[in-house]
Amino acid sequence: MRAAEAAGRWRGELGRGALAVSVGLAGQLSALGLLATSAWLLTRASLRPPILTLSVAIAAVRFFALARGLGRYGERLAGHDAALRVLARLRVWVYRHLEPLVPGGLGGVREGDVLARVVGDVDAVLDLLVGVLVPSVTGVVSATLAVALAGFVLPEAAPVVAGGLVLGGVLVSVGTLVAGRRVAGTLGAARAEVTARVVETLAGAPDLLAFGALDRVARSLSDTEARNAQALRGQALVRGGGFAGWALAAGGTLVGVIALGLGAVRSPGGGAGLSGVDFGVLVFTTLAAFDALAPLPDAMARAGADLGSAARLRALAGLEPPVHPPADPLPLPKGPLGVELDAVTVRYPGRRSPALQGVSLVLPPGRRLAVVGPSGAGKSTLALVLLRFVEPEAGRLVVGGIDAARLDPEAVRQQVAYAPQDPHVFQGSLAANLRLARPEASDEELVAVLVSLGLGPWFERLPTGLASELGERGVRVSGGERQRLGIARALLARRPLVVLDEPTAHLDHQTEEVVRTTVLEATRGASLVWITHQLAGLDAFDEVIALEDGRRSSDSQVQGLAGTLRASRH
Ligand SMILES: Nc1ncnc2c1ncn2[C@@H]1O[C@H](COP(=O)(O)OP(=O)(O)OP(=O)(O)O)[C@@H](O)[C@H]1O
Repeated sequence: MRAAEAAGRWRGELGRGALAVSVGLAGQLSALGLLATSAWLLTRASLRPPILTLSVAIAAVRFFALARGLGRYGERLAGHDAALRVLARLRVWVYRHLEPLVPGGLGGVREGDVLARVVGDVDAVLDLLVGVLVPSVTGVVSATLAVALAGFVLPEAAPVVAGGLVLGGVLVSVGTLVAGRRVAGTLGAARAEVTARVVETLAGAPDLLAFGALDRVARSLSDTEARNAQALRGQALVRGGGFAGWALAAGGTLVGVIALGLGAVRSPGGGAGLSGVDFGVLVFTTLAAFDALAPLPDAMARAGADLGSAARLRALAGLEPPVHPPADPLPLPKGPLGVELDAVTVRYPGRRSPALQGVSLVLPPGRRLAVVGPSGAGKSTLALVLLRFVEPEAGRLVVGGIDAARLDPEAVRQQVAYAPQDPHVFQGSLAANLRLARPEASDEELVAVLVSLGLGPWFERLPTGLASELGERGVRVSGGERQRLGIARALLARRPLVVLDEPTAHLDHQTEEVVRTTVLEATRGASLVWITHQLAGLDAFDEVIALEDGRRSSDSQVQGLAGTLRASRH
């Protein structure tokens, strides 16, 4: 049933793949026909017969030459068309598997490694289709036909050609596949390591430069690169070995066939005698058979690496997302949403102590809550629980009176406007960056929210206002500006629960006050969770809770903790 469903979903691609194989086969058979008819034509022409007796063969040579070219071109066209469609779907498939992992840190896979998988491994799977599967099918079919043709010309030659093909085509291919698989593991790991290190080095270049550590990192990068080069040499050896095996088998078989053929030609008269023309056809047919299988050893050496890539992609898809949607989610109730944490404990994978331990809190609709606590106390983890980015190990999150485990996590997220500690500025215009939160927001609304967050003077200085490009190739944005762009998105989203993680960490006192007042005003009617280290202005909130070592401090301790935080600030 599942196979039938999959076949239905991939019908277009399967059809194109079948077309590629058929056209490729037509090309290969034309190549075989071309060699056989050329051989016949050459040997026959050497006997100087009347030209008219050659005209059909001349036309056939022209036809096969044209058909071979067209067949090969068609195979590439249809094969790549099918493969590029598969590629696009495969990248989306990989991305869909990555998406739920992101908040939990990609399941421990490094960013550069993920990049290598999304780009390199997906391309390798494409090679498996275009460079391995199609030539293997067309090669095996046309080589079999070549054997049949050789057997038709001289029956004793058929087992020799078949044996040579099995040796040079099949056994050598199996050998290169096995050896290729072995080096593929090292190669894939080395390549992923190089990409991961380059990504990390580029991201951390300012720190590395500042501490004069760039040389050391560059040296270790070149060690990694050396391991990569060694693995590449291993792969080249396998490919070269495969080609040598094929060439030896082809040469040996050709010598055997020539010897057999010469013996048959020399035999005196009778039905068993081979004419010179047949002998030529036999030799060229043998060449054609090996020509058809020529791409196989190299393709199989690559297949080893390609299968490794496919396995890495499967492993990525097999990573468990931190939060699973329920099989039959309940709908979220309409109207204002209350949120509750009931003795929630969260432990990150590989961590012994929990990041949150038995934390309870009640957030009725419209409540303004400030969460304070020292670094590492679990404040950001609390925000991730509210966003359904992490699953509590014990306890539960209740949204609108329903256990969140019974709700679609995406539906819960739709209710939350979130500004992380370090919001990302995407490559694109300022307007596009803000409209991520609400695509239909008008230009006036975008400008108003920027001004309300104290970004008016910054906006005035931009070269082309809302159309100004931000990100790597555009206007550079400072830490405080980026943070306020994140808050602007959260305000524009107009959702019933607003969660802001350290919204004023990069801001001076005066701007901090402007931002706090704006947020409190703009989110009136919504519930607000304001996570902070800073204690100024907390009296504007309905409730202040403190976290320490993942636990919620008792209300009497909150005052004490406030004193500690205040002292640590001065
Ligand atoms: N993805 C993660 N994997 C493993 N441990 C994590 C992860 N994220 C956070 N932690 C750990 O969980 C604990 C709580 O982290 P959290 O980010 O929630 O603290 P915080 O109070 O927000 O700190 P800060 O004020 O410095 O941002 C810390 O010990 C942290 O190292």
